[in-house]
Amino acid sequence: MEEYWNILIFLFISVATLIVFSLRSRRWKRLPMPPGPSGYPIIGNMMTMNKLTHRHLAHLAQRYGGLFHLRLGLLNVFVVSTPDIAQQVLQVHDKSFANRPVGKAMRYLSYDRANMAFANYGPFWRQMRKLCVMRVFSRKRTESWVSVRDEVESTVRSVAAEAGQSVNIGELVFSLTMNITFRAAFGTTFTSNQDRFLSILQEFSKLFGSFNLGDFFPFLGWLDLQGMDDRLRNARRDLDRFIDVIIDRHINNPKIDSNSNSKSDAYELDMDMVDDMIDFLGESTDAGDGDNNNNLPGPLRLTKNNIKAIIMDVMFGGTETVGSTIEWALAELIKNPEDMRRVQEELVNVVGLNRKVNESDINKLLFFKCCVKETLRLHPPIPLMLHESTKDCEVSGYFIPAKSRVMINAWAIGRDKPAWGHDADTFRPSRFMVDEKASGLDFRGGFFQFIPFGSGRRSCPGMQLGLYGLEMSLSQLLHCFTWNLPHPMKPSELDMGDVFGLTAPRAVRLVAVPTPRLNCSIIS
Ligand code: HEM
Repeated sequence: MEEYWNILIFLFISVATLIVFSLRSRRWKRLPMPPGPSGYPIIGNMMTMNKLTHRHLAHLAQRYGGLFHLRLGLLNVFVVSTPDIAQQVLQVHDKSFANRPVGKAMRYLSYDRANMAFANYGPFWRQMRKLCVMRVFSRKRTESWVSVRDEVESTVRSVAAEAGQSVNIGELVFSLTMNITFRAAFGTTFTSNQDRFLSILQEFSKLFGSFNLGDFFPFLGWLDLQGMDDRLRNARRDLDRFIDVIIDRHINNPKIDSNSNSKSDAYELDMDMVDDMIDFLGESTDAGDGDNNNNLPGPLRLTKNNIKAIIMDVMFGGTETVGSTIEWALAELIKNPEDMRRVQEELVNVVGLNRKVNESDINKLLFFKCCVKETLRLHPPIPLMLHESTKDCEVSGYFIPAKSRVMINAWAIGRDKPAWGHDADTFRPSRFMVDEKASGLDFRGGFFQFIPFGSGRRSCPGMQLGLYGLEMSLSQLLHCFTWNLPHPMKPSELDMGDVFGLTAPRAVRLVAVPTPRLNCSIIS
């Protein structure tokens, strides 16, 4: 009986696929599709799906070029691996590639795209982005920046307490960045519930990465062959239970100065991201932009679902990205003792050994800044940026149909030999000081060989906050301690492999032994 059903499903998929492709192919005759590895009938390249990491895609690009094509079921996937094609997609045709592809899990867990990261490009997304850039992630919102400074201080104290012993840097910095984002989002009152929230995030992360047949054969979307529906419902219910309480407490205890009935400076200091967003709570065009709710008549009004979904953007966008960069930077510097010596010497010259690093020191730490750039070039925390074409489009003489998935391989682009030279795979921070091609590059996305924060409309809105957390944490860890590998490991033996998921952290956590190096007390 089961066999009978399998055959029936297979026949159904085959016929539907052939119909869809024969209808589409009429339009495709005008321009060629980019080259790519050949696949099987109907399923295309789905058999190699578990291999589609940034590394394997970079390898395929060497054979098929800077723009190549894969087919996963009914889904067309285009992979961009060179700076010039990235410029075509993110600048020349940016509007045509400004959507995000969203599978079943992402759609459901984001309350039907009620967030910014998955919203389709349009008025709803524009207003959300404005709100986040101007207020929620803004430089003016003091609590986020205070939370960075406080949490870095407390991490330095805990490292000092373990001086001379092996410290798991991966775990240390993940909990540092988690604390920073958690506190910036919810304020100080809720910190005791962090473990519960962490397990909710972990389940979300697993569901985002899980395979769902309906994402590749949309007409099979109603089938729940993998039994995903229950897990999705439970995960979102857990998040609702957790954040609804926090939002309600914020609504019932607004941070208003009771004397003046308005927000005083002191109260502003204490404002967290939820406080910022509840100002916009109201009867609204419900939550998500879905696929069609994209014509907002008036100013932005948010629902609780929008607030929850944006908080998840912050948690996913701002925690592992910053944490993995700190860990990679320390690993690269430990592996390259000459660069470590130079960056620590600069810290001595600019800051001195009698105090810790201040915010105002950072811009004077020129070589340190090159180390940050070089780390983000070699290890972009989001190695594959996912976009979706909004309409049929031509790129470099090839046809890209509407609703195609476009992956921009920032990892491959950061190691592109024509752009970075023969030592593109080598950690050499000084290239950002001395090399003609690299010395003027910044993070803003105008140089397509260097796009760790993306470029154009969908580029990272949390860049300032992310860089602040990254630079403050890394500079303090480098200034306050010397770092050695546990005996008898040599720097040359350090494993530099990564794993692929939503981000690309180290495959093996970095473990190192700190020794305090300041003349003053670190504990103060
Ligand atoms: C080292 C730190 C970070 C890096 C390298 C980074 C990188 C990126 C990249 C590459 C993208 C996608 C760009 C594209 O698809 O074209 C992105 C999007 C995004 N990032 Fe970041 N990010 C960082 C920190 C943060 C922080 C701290 C936040 C929040 C406070 C954040 C929030 C977001 C959001 C919401 C989006 C989606 C924007 C949209 O779709 O319109 N990121 N980030």
